[in-house]
This record gives sequence, C-alpha cells and structure tokens, in this order.
Amino acid sequence: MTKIAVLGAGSWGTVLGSMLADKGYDIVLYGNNEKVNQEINESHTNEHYMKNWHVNETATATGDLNEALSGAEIILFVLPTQAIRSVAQNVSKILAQRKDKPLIVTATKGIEPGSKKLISEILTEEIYPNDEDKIVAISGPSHAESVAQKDLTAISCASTSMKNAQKVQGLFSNDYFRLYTNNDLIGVEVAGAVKNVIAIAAGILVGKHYGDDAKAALMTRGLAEITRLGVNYFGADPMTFSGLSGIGDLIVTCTSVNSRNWRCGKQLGEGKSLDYVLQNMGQVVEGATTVKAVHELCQEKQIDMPISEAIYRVLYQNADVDSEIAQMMGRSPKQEIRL
Ligand SMILES: NC(=O)C1=CN([C@@H]2O[C@H](COP(=O)(O)OP(=O)(O)OC[C@H]3O[C@@H](n4cnc5c(N)ncnc54)[C@H](OP(=O)(O)O)[C@@H]3O)[C@@H](O)[C@H]2O)C=CC1
Ligand SMILES: O=C(CO)COP(=O)(O)O
Repeated sequence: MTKIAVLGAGSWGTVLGSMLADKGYDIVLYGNNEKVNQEINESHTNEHYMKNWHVNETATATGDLNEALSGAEIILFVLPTQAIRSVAQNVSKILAQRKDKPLIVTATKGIEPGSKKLISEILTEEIYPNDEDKIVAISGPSHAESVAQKDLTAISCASTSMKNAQKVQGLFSNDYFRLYTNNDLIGVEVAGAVKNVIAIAAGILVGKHYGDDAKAALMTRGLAEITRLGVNYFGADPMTFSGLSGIGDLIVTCTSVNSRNWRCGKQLGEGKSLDYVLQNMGQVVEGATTVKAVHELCQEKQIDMPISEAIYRVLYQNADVDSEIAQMMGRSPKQEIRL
C-alpha cells in the first residue's frame, strides 16, 4: 500500500489525508501540536480545525518527522507558507539518508516574503536542487469544509513533468474530487497565492456594505493584476489564469464564508484591527503574508497591482480603507486589456 506523509495537521491537511485514507493509502499526518496528534489518533477528530467531523480511522498523526517520512513514497506539504522552508530543510536532511526520491506534492498557497519565491521554488531549492520535475502543486477552488462533506470539487494538478502530474492526478482523484493536469506549475502557484490578497479586498468591500457590482469589478480587475504579475515577472502562461487555479479559485475565495482571507477582509472592513483578526482566526490567513511578497515585487519590478498595493497599505501602513477606495476609483483612465 502506498504510504503518503501529509505534513500539516490543520484543516486542509487533515481533510486531504482522510480523503486519501478513504482510497486505501497508508496516511501519516505530521503535526507540531501534540494534543491535536493525540486527538486524531485516539478519537479520530480534529475539533479545532474541523468541527464535528470524523477523520478516517486508518490515518494516524505524529510529531516525529522521521516516523512520518519513513517509507513514504509521496510527501504532501500542507503547511502555512511561513513554515515551508524550515520543514523542507528538515525533510531534506532525512531524505539525504535514503536512496529513493519520493515525489513532493504541495497544497500550500503562498509566496515567501523576502525571497519572493513560490512554494515549488522553495521545495526545489531545499529538497531537490535542479530537479523541479519532482514537485507537483495541487491548487484550485477547494475548501476543506466542502471536501469534508464530499462536495463536488475540481482543481488543477501542475508540474513541469506531465508524468508526475498524471501520477498525482491518479492518486488523488475520486468520484467527488477531480483533478486536471497543467504543465504551468508557476502560473498555477501564482494564481493560488495572489487570489488570497484579492479575497481580503473582497471581504473588505462586504464589510463596507458595497454590493455585487463592486464585487464583480474587484474580482475581474484582481484577476487582471494577478495575470500581470504571473506573466510579466514569473513567465506564466496567461491561459492558466482562466483555469481552475485562476478564475476558479478567485471566485470561491472571494465569495465563500469558508474563506479565512475573505473573513479577515470583512472584519477589517467592519473596523477591526489586523492583529485582532489574525489572533482570533485560529487558522492561517495566507493573503496577509503573501501581500508582503507582492508588495516587494511591485516595488522592485514596477509591476502595476493597485488592489494588492492598497491591501498592503491597509494591512501594514495604517492606510484608511475609504481613502484607498477613493484613490483607486480616481486613478488616471486606463485601457482594459493590457499586460
Ligand atoms: N483550508 C483550506 O480549505 C485550504 C487550504 N489551502 C492551503 O493549505 C495551506 C494550509 O492551510 P490550512 O490547513 O487551511 O491551515 P490551518 O491554519 O488550518 O492549519 C495549519 C497547520 O499547520 C501547522 N503548522 C504550522 N507551522 C508548522 C510547523 N512548523 N510544523 C508543523 N506544523 C505546522 C499548524 O499547527 P498548529 O496547530 O501548531 O498551529 C496547523 O496544524 C495554506 O497554504 C492554505 O492556503 C489550500 C486549499 C484549501
Ligand atoms: O485556497 C482556498 C480555497 O481554494 C482557501 O482559502 P482561504 O485560505 O481563504 O480559506
């Protein structure tokens, strides 16, 4: 039986791990919270991250990375962006003692501030230098809460190696979870990461009582600036942004109450402080981290991303939301389709 090590025992890691255990794989979750690991092993629940939900009883959890990786053919990273590099370094040390090279899958959506690197770039750098083909990213419109209920879900599965993308497609697919392969790894990751920033903006508009036109305008212009960053800086294929990891994920994250990024934005729009919102969310809000990397890129490479830059100023420079909205609506006239 194929063993899959799932690194991250939060909402998405637990649901993906349980879904894969339902298919008969040997699943070991790696989590850094001993209480959560114990709860998964003993009562097969993870109440903090997935309320009133049952984890497949064959899935186990451990705080020992060696134990999680032992014999694993697939290593699935489902950690917050901020934890990826340090855990990847530990994974690399453990794999150095092995002859085989397990396939690495990432479900994390983010860009690392400072390095401005995507998750696949960090994993390649830390684990398989010069072998990007061993990395596969899964990304698209998918909330843990929906997949836990076996709601119909379709996402992208991207790698520079079509063979490895197809392998992961086969491993993860079931009758309610469908994956489409994509060879634009970079584009899929940029789209998945930056939509979280736009989702914060979508939440802010709701918190400020703006309506449907505002939401539609934000999502469309948000996609335009995500595409601009992806194509101009990362060299992504523009078509990727019309796909599941692009417009698909943008729609779900900007409209669903399950989105932590959207909920964060809504509370900011209602006047709460970022510190208060993040402390009370109890789960990761990736857009709040990724917007720092996006801001660095905009400054360095002169990329025009007015929505993301406004979100950066609201989150980290104390900017007033109403003034930012007024400023955005008053920008000089622009042509719609431009990269
Ligand atoms: N939730 C979802 O529906 C989806 C999430 N994603 C992406 O998946 C990634 C993970 O999100 P999600 O599961 O929701 O996040 P959660 O906030 O629900 O869980 C994060 C988990 O990571 C753990 N963790 C943090 N740092 C470390 C570390 N250094 N070592 C080991 N474990 C660590 C946390 O542990 P602790 O309890 O100790 O904090 C927690 O268990 C994000 O990039 C997100 O964007 C993608 C699609 C859907
Ligand atoms: O990526 C996601 C949905 O596809 C999860 O979004 P949130 O992190 O905003 O909950």
